[in-house]
Order: sequence, then structure tokens, then C-alpha cells
Amino acid sequence: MITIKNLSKIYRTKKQNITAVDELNLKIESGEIFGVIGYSGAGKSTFVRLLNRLEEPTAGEIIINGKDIVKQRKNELRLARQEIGMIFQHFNLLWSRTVHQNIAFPLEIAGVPKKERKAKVDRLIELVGLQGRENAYPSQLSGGQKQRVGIARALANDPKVLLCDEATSALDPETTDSILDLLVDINKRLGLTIVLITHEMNVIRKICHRVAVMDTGKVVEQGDATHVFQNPQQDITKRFVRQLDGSEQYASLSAAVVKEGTGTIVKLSFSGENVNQTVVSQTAKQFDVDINILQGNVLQTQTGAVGNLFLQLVGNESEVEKALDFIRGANVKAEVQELV
Ligand SMILES: Nc1ncnc2c1ncn2[C@@H]1O[C@H](COP(=O)(O)OP(=O)(O)OP(=O)(O)O)[C@@H](O)[C@H]1O
Repeated sequence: MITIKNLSKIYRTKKQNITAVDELNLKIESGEIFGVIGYSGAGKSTFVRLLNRLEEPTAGEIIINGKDIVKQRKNELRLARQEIGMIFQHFNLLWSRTVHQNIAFPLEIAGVPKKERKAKVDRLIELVGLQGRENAYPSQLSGGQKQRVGIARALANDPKVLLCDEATSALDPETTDSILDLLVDINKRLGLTIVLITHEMNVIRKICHRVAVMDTGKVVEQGDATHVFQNPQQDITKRFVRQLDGSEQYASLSAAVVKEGTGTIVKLSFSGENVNQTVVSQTAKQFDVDINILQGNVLQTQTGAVGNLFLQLVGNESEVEKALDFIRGANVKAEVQELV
């Protein structure tokens, strides 16, 4: 649905040229939630703003539904933009307008008659769960409610794509979850393609089907979200994954185990269909080994479950080996860890 070819953006300032997006190539499929993650300065905001030409590219193509929007002139571009909604970190609402008036604004610009406008806004208010708040002003709303207004406004012209620029970064974790749930709901109900940028792996984990990792203007890794979590290739991706799987705490954890002395430390990796956590209790029952669960978490993603469990197996060598064979036979990856 969206094909990006050799897309570049160079900011030319008096002092220097900054390459914010560097010959980027990407394909985003219709109906998917596609996440772009990267640290500050990676070029994510520039990239997402290029997708609706809020920024002008220096080079490259952005083909949306068969049309290269880079080549489009004013009128054509205005129509193309109606197919692309956008939400922002700081909501960008009109403070002197009510919730209803904010959502109606893009419909006014598109010349939709008043009666039709009202019916449409009412439907959108229901879709985003803001019934009863129609006449409130943005200053009277919580952060989550403001973002709901932003989402409703972005959906007013029935776009095919929703761009989300750090849409939950200003929200607390609970509100973040409710907005992410809303995005998933909209994606399913309306078949809307969502492109979101974030610096939080948890956001990717919770709602994205596929992910691209950006670093210094380039996509350095991309793929199915669960697959990238399980098999991160680049150092930067590994760092993001560590935000999730707790392996950052592993060093201190293994040091504590060394103090205790004995045992084999094993990392079990669960992903997708093979999530069979009962394998641990079955192992304990069948083999003469003591099992300590040292640490772990298995998280739900849009395409399955993903996570790790660190175990300490204490017993004689052959029993431990048999236990490991049993675990691996249950289709769970089990890696013996070197203590650090
Ligand atoms: N208007 C601009 N003029 C000059 N340089 C810019 C401009 N906008 C962004 N940049 C530079 O381009 C690079 C990429 O910035 P961008 O905001 O796209 O990154 P980001 O990954 O979104 O980071 P952040 O989350 O901090 O915004 C940075 O070095 C930034 O300083």
C-alpha cells in the first residue's frame, strides 16, 4: 500500500547539512499496524512528516495506493492528504473550539454540509468513546481524552492511513494502554493502516504487526514484530528488546546465583504458538532436579506471545541434561547461560 523508495531528507542550515532521512526503503501493507522505533534524532519524526509531505523530501518516492505523492501538485496533494490522517504527541487541538468543533474542523475545510457534518462528528465521538464531552474545551480534558479528540479529528475525512507521531509519549502508562487499545480497535473495525513512530518498545510490542528500527536516518532492521523480538540482529535492536525482556537485569541476577554456588542457568525463550509454560512444572515432576525460577516474563504481542524465563536447574549432570532435552522436545528454546 505504501512503498517508499530511496527517500532522503537533508536539512540545509547555514552551518551544516543534516541528513535526517537517508535513502530509506520500506513497504507498508494495507491494514497493518507498522511501527518505526528509534532513539532521539534517528529521523523518525522527519520520516513520518514526509509521508504526508508536511516536509518536502530531498529525493525519493512515496507511493501511496499507486500514486507517487512526491510528484503531486497542490490540488492533487490536498486530496491525497485527506486519505492520510495524523495524530501528534501534544495533540495539536484548537483551544478555542469545543470537542465537537475540533472534530468538525476538517469536515468544514472539506466543505461537508452542516447536517452531514454533525452526524459524522456524533459517530466519531462515539467511536472514540467521548460521549458526553462534546461541548467541553480541550483545557477541560485529560491527556487521554485530548488524544481521543485528536484521533476522531484525524479520522473525520475517512483516511486510509493514520500516522501517529509519538502519540502516547505524553501520556501515563494506563492512559497509553487505553489509547493503544483504541488504535487496535480502529485498525480492526475500519481496516485502517496505521504507521506509528515511537521510542518505546512496549508500544511496538503491544500493537504493531511489523516493525522497522531506525538509526541515523536509515532502517537498520525490519520484520514481523514477534520475530524481531526473538531474533534481534543489530546492537540497537538488541538494546530496545532488552527494555522488554528483563535480560538487562540478568548480569546482577547471575552474580547472585554465583554466590549461591550451584546449578545450571538456562534461558527459555517462548514465542508465538510454542508458548507452553507448563513445561516447567512437567520438568520438575519428571526429573530429579530442583528448579528455581530466577526471573522472567512472557508478554502478549499482536502476533503471538514472546518472552524469556531464566531457570536455575540443580541436580546431577545427566538429570539436568535429560531435563533440558525434555524442555527442547516441547519445542521451547533452552540455552544454557554462561555466568558473568
Ligand atoms: N527543521 C529542521 N532543521 C534542521 N535540522 C532538523 C530539523 N528537523 C530535524 N532536524 C534534525 O534531523 C535529525 C532527525 O530529527 P528527527 O526529529 O526526525 O528525529 P527523531 O528520531 O524524530 O527524534 P526526536 O524523537 O528527538 O524528535 C536530527 O539531527 C535533527 O536535529
